[in-house]
Amino acid sequence: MESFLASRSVRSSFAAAAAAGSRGCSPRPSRVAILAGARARPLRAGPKDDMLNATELVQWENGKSVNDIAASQGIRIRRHCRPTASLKEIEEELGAPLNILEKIIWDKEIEVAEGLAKKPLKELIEAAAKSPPTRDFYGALEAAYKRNGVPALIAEVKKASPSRGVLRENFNPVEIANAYEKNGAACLSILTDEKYFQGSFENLEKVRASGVKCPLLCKEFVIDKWQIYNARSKGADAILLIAAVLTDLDMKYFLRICKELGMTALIEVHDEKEMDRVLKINGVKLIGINNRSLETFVVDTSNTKMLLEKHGDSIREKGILVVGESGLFTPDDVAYVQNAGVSAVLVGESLVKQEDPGRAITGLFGKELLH
Ligand SMILES: O=P(O)(O)OC[C@@H](O)[C@@H](O)c1c[nH]c2ccccc12
Repeated sequence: MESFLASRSVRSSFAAAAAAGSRGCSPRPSRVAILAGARARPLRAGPKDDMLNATELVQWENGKSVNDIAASQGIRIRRHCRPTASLKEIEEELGAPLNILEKIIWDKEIEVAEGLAKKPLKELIEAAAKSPPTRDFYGALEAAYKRNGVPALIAEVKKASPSRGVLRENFNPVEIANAYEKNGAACLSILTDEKYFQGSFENLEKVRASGVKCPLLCKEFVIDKWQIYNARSKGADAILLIAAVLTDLDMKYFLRICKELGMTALIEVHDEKEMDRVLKINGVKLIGINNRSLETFVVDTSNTKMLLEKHGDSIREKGILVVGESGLFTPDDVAYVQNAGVSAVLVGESLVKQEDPGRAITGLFGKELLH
């Protein structure tokens, strides 16, 4: 990994992120916020000026807080950037979280800071370098679509969700993953968020170690590069990046890290504004259209159709593969999103809720999928 750290592209991506004021929260963003007169103000005295880091200095110079930068791109989810403050203190500043996604992200900021304190980035970079090479997530989807003539399946190992509660009481991630693979899933998605989805990185590791050959997507709420290295070190081949949460610069930066690690990024969009932003970013190969709003939980499969009617041409021109996500239960649902233009589907609930999640695949597609 030394060569990775030393490589010019990585060093320059770190520099680029700092220079452009990336939203990766600095340790003391509240200091910047007060300087910029922004929404988030400090709870306690900040460091001396000469201790400000590069990101903070640029933000100070630009007069913008991390939330101002995000809002200027149409992002509604705010960061509190204060991992050591109590929820009460955070809410005194920002009010209650506006929706469930914002709540998840506020918790994630604290979780990532705690993770970083336990396992420094350098350690994870080294661990990621030592893990077995990645499997080709994009290639597996492309090949399965060609082979079967129906959208390739990313089958999700999902115990629970904030909108649906517990989906499966007797939850054995390795058994489910094996059943999915045996029944023709092209790739697997492993939820790792513990608090809201009852997932874990342990599940990801266990599935990877179980002999499953499918490429694995780490289904996380990524807000920091630390999480990407963590995912890779635990065997992930792909990672989810959610456009509703990440600024353009964050997405570009994280895409670059994925490329260096040989990982595929699945970039998730839900509305037109997000689709517009993502289509302007170079190097995007895989876009997921989520039929479920992570802010309201409303599921509407016509969302996929509407977005592809408007943007299908430019997506095809760029050779981007589209994944239809969430709320798919029947062969008609799959045919509907296929006709809209997706080449893959991401399915959790309708498979995991059934007694035999492997056999449920045949029910979902109306036919057997071949490997
Ligand atoms: O269980 P469903 O409705 O088949 O959905 C699966 C998947 O699309 C959903 O879990 C999902 C899509 N995007 C996400 C982002 C975070 C957490 C979960 C998700």
